[in-house]
Amino acid sequence: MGEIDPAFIQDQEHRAKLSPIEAEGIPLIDLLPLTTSLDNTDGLISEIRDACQNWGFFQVINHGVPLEKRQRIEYAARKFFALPLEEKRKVRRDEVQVLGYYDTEHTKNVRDWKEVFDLGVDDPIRVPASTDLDEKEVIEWHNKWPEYPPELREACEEYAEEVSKLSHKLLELIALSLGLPADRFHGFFKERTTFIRLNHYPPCPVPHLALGVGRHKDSGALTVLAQDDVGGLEVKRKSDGEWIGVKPTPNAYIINVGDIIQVWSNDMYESVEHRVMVNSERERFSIPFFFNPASYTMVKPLEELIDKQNPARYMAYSWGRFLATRTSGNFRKLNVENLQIQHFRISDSKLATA
Ligand SMILES: O=C(O)CCC(=O)C(=O)O
Ligand SMILES: [Fe+2]
Repeated sequence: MGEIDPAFIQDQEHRAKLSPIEAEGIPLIDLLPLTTSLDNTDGLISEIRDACQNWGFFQVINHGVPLEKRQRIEYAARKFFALPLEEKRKVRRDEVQVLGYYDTEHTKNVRDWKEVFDLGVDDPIRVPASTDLDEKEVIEWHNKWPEYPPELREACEEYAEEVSKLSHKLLELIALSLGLPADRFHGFFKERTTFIRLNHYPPCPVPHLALGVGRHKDSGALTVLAQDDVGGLEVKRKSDGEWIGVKPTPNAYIINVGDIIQVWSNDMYESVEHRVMVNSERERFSIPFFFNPASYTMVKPLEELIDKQNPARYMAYSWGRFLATRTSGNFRKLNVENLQIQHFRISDSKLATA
């Protein structure tokens, strides 16, 4: 590649350090107690609580997702991304049907060094037709499956089923860790807007200038990420704001709390910024599973977690409208910040006078 498109260049302050900080990584949590007996989970629940409070991120092992299902989707993803661009573009997303292939995502208005394929776990995904609050019309986002590799669809569907089970278990542990009944969140996920993203980060000639994904927080409830052995994911450490690399652990999943859990927990658990470094030698693949509630969910702090001393810090917002706005915002390269939960935050001064 000759000239680099300036759209990829990060501002100085947001560029990656090519020799990142070596530090104690995010917590590694063994889910084995879940498979033996549910009575024996107190230690596990407190590990989850500590990880959510101190990092917003953790890794899990003994998670129950069969390795062969993970390998199958990873292998199919590699085959898909190895296709010529014109083949991949046959399942390209557009402004109305937003699932499928694209290679022009921007995070905070800087282009990401990656290509992706998005698919809904429930097909179709239903979202409000517009961001207008009075609008009742709903549109459907349908999956777009490529002709090749033919096994991609089944590999994704089987994988989705397994990771859904894991996500439910994690959500139960998170509920328990907040002092709530294990099934407290179930009702929000009767219909889902959950989607899987296949990520491919090609080698990049300017890893000191560009990022695979710019700094961001995940806007859904929970993310369950499979990364390969290349590494590159960095998490902003809460204690000092340093970017810490997440070392690949074979067959582990990286879990992070998204904005919705931040709001439900009324800031007890925060959604933490992360980004992806690229490198000039090796391509990298990753598969985030974005576990999201029904589009009609009104997201607001849970009643049980607020009281006079600890009032709600957010106004309720419609998840479907939030998702639709974020998704369409990606097409218009607006010179404004994307929609954030920050926009629904009740200011400290208002809280003080309430
Ligand atoms: O590829 C990764 O490791 C993480 C990707 C990510 O943060 C995202 O797609 O939201
Ligand atoms: Fe992310």
